Amino acid sequence: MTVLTAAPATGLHGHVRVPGDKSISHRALMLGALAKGTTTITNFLSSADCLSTLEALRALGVPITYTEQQVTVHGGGRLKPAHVALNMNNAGTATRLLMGLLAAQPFTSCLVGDASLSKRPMRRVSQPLAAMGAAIDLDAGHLPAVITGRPLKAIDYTLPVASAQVKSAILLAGLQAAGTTIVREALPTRDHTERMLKAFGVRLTVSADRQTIALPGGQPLIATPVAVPGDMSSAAFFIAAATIVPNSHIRLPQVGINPTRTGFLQIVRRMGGNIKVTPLESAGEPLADLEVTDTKLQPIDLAAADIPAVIDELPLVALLAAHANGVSHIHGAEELRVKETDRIQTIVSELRKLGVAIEAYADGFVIDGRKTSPITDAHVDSHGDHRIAMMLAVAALVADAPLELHDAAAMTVSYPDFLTDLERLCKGDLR
Ligand SMILES: O=C(O)C1=C[C@@H](OP(=O)(O)O)[C@@H](O)[C@H](O)C1
Ligand SMILES: C=C(OP(=O)(O)O)C(=O)O
Repeated sequence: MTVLTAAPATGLHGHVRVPGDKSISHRALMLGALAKGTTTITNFLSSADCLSTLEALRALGVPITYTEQQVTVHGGGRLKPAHVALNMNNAGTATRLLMGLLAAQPFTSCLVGDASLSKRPMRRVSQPLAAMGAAIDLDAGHLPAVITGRPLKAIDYTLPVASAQVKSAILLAGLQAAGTTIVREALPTRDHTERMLKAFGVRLTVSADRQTIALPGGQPLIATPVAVPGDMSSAAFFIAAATIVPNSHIRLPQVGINPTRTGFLQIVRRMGGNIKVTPLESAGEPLADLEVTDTKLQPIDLAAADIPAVIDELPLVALLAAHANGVSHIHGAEELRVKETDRIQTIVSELRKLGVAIEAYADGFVIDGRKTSPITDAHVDSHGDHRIAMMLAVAALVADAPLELHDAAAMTVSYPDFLTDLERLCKGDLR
C-alpha cells in the first residue's frame, strides 16, 4: 500500500525530463535486431515492458549490450530458436509486434504473458498473419501463442480496429514477405513503425490522406542510431497535474510531439489548459519543450476520430473532466476495454471512490465535473494497470484526504521513477 498525499498549496514547480518513449523503444530493439550492422539506442526506456522485449530478443539469439545510458543491438545475424517460452509479462505492444516479426522466422516460438496480458485479444494479429501464410496457435484467441514461421506472401489488409499494434505487426511480417503489403486504416494511429522503417533505409509509401501504407517486402534494413524522445504518454501525467493543482508552473524538456501522439495536448487546450510548446531541432521523431501552468477547465466531448491520438491518456482526460465546470462525454473509446485492465471499468470504479460523478458507456464515459462530492473510499486500486496507478497518484494531489494506493508497483511497466519525479515537482527542487 502506498500513501499518496496532496500537493503543497504553492503548487508544482521545476522541470522533469520524462523517460524515453515506450512505443519507440520497443521498435528500436526489434528493427535493430533485423538490421545489418550495429544499432545504438539512446534514452531507451528502462521499464519492465521494454526490458521484456530486450530479454525476448536476447533469447532469440540477438546480442544486446545494455546500460541505462545506451543500448547496443548487434543485428545482422539470423534470429535463432529460443529454447524457452518468451515471457512478455505485461507488454501488449511487444507481444503483438513480435508475433509479426516471428511469423516469417523459420522456427517455432512460444509467447506467454502475465494474467492481464493473457486476457488480451490476439486474434486481431494472428488472423491477418495467418492470411499471409503464418502458422499461429492461440488458446481461444489468447496467449500462449505458438508461432511457426513460414515463407509469407504480402497482404492487402484493412484494419478492423484502429490499432498501431496490429498495423505494425503486419508491417513487420510484410517486410519479410514476397510482394507488396498494403495496410489501410480509417483513422490514423501512431506511425512510429513507418517512420523508423524509413530511418533504417526501407522504402515505403504513405498516401496523402495517411490512410494507406504500401511496403514492398524483402528489403534489407541498415542499422542507424536511434535517439528516443521523451514519452508524451508519460509527460501527460505531469501536464494533467500542473493543470489541476493551483499555483503550478512546470517545464518538460524534450518530449516527442509526433502528431499521432499529441491528442492529449490538443484536448487539454480545448478544455482551456495552458501549455506552451517550443519545438526543437531533431533528426528523427519531432521533439519539443513543454511548459504548463494551472488553469480552470471547461468540459469536452470526444468521438471516435479523437481517440487514437489520445488512447493511453484517456484515464487522465477523465480526471481533467472531473475538474471541469460542466459535463464531458467520451465516446468511441471501446478499445479501452482491452488494455491492461478494462480501463472504462477501472476509471469509473476508482474515480467514484473519490466522489466523481461518472457513469460508464459501452464505449466511454460521461462525467459531470460540477457534482464532485467528498471521498467515499480512500483505498484506491491500480488493478495492476500502470496508467491507472499514475492517474490515481495525480488525483491524490487534489484530493481532500490522503489516498492509499494498492499496487503502485504497476508503474514500473512504463515509468519506474514516476513517484520520485512527481514528488520532486511537489517540492519544487528542480527549479
Ligand atoms: O503501437 C504501440 O506502440 C501502441 C499502440 C496502442 O495500442 P493499440 O494499437 O492496440 O491501440 C497503445 O495503446 C499502446 O500503449 C502502444
Ligand atoms: C496499452 C498500453 O500498452 P501495451 O498495449 O503495450 O500493453 C499502455 O501502455 O497504456
